[in-house]
Amino acid sequence: MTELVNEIAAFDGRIAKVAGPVRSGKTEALIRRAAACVAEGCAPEDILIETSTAEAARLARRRLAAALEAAGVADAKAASEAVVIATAQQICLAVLETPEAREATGRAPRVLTPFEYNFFLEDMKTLGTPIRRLRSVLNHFKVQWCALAPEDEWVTPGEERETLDHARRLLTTTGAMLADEAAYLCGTYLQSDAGACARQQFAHVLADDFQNLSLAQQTCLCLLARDQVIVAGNSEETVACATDFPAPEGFDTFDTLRRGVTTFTLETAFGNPNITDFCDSVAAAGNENALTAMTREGVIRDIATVKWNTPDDEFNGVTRYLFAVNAENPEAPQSGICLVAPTKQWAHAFSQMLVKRGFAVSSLGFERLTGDPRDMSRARALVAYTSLNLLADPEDLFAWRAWLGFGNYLTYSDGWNFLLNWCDEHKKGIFDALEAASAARDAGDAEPFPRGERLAERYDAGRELIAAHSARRGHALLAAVGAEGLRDFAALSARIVGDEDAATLYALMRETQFNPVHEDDPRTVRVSSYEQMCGCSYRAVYAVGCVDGYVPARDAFEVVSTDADRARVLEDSRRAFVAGVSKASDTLMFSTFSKAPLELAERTKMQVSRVRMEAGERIATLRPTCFLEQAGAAAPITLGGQALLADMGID
Ligand SMILES: Nc1ncnc2c1ncn2[C@@H]1O[C@H](COP(=O)(O)OP(=O)(O)OP(=O)(O)O)[C@@H](O)[C@H]1O
Repeated sequence: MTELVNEIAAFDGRIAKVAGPVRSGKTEALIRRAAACVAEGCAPEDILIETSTAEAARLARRRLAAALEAAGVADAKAASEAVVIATAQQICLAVLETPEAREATGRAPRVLTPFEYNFFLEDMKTLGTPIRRLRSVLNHFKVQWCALAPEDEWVTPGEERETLDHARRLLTTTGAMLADEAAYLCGTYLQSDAGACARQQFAHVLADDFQNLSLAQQTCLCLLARDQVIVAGNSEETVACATDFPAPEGFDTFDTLRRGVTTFTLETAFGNPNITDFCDSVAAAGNENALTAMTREGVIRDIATVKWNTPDDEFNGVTRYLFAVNAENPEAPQSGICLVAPTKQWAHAFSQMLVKRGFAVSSLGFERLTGDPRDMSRARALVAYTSLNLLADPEDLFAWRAWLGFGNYLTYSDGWNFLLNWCDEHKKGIFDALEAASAARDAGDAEPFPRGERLAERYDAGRELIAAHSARRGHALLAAVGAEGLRDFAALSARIVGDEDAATLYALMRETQFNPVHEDDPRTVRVSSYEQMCGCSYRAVYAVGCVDGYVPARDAFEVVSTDADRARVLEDSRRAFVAGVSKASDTLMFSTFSKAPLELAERTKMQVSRVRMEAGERIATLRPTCFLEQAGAAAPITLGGQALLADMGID
């Protein structure tokens, strides 16, 4: 085994694929290859390591520093910092950011956050297409972009063409970009004559978890390599953490579609053999061809499923248990413990309970700002974010687009459309239109375009906001934009020293939306989504809320959808589950509960197997995650929650 890793580390051919089951050292092999390149004299900045998430990049950099040291590289820390380690999306955006690419694409790589996307969607509705149809056409575009399919080959004249043109107009006029466009634009640019100078930027491109990338992202990475590309992955570990449209087939066929690919298959899984056996068995239950380990190396320990009565019992019980475990071994870093949660609600409930028990918590995967921009009382975090955006960059046209729309049931998409038409007619820019509307409002004149007065009112309020608060900093600034006390801003508020200006605070907030990472503090227990487990490794993983409907998602059971849809959801959930829980090297515990109030179960999409009355309340009966029993002989042992607590001396 070690021999094979050494072989990969020394591989000097042009193109290789590293396959292997969970925990077989795929990442390790890439890290060792990067270290060997530096040791052989390659400039660290000439090496690109691609990871699926920003957190995986952070951890890879740490592992690389250790590997460089082991390889005898003089200033290992500095070298590890100089190697480019980033997500595919970050890499594509960096390419698109260059003046040459901006010129060639005519686009600015300012990606919309998910909540900003809602404004875009409202503006798309002005076309009059029924919303379901519009969503389906936009989804079609995203699929094609992610497949890097040339637009002229797939856009049909009529509705599709019109929709695409309108989308482009909305985005280009505001200097904005959709997340799924980035790899498409980057790939198209890199393949064009104009992009020749941007191709082959790196001597070595080492792409980890290649199965998680879209075809467009996969292609971009290959185009960036000069001397060598090595991709590592396993399609049974596919998670939608780098794109909404991962293309595991791009990994599976990597060696058959190209000539001269050297394939390495790792066969030893590291860590508690019961854990890797469980993961391999669940993967094999979904796909008989799944890669499984030939040998397993590590200390054997039982893995268990703990059953509680209700969600409250689970929140209480698991956290009390963790408290007792921690008390037994207070020296062990708490960052080695991770609770993987199926939903934001579960993550919050556990985070709160852990804090109550005296733990510090770092949560990852649930930071996406949500709310309803049309309803001010439900848009406070969104307004605060956009206010910071405007203060940081008063020229950001998409921030203005959002700002103007808050609190209106159509987010003033009608007014925005009139404004854009006015710009076209007068050959003027958006600020000219807003200034004209504002001047007319001041003078009591007729609006230059319908809804102009409403937009001018919002525009003036935005100008006032900028004038009033642009000199503020730190907490005073957060208070001024209404962010102080909001849960979505709590982590930022706790982190800042207090003298940060708007640009700094906005950049931090934006980074949390696009490239979130865990706190670099060994004393914080981790709470994570399944997606954010990618690239991580923990001593102990507690998979909480393990009921059908959460894991796998309820759509896997939905009777109204087709068999194929159900199967697709089931298999997507299986891969995310396998990839997530496999990150435990030592201890793995599943936590489940047998009943919940029907209202909670329905609202949060648990799969209800029966409903019965208990003390006048309707109670849903629930089942543990179906994946547990699918593991067959490798399934965990089952314990009652009370028995678990009693074992630890907790009554
Ligand atoms: N040759 C080795 N000897 C001992 N331990 C190893 C070796 N290679 C990897 N490991 C350990 O095994 C674990 C898994 O390694 P790594 O993350 O590189 O595997 P992976 O195949 O990329 O995992 P994943 O399936 O999570 O993507 C890590 O804890 C790592 O330190």
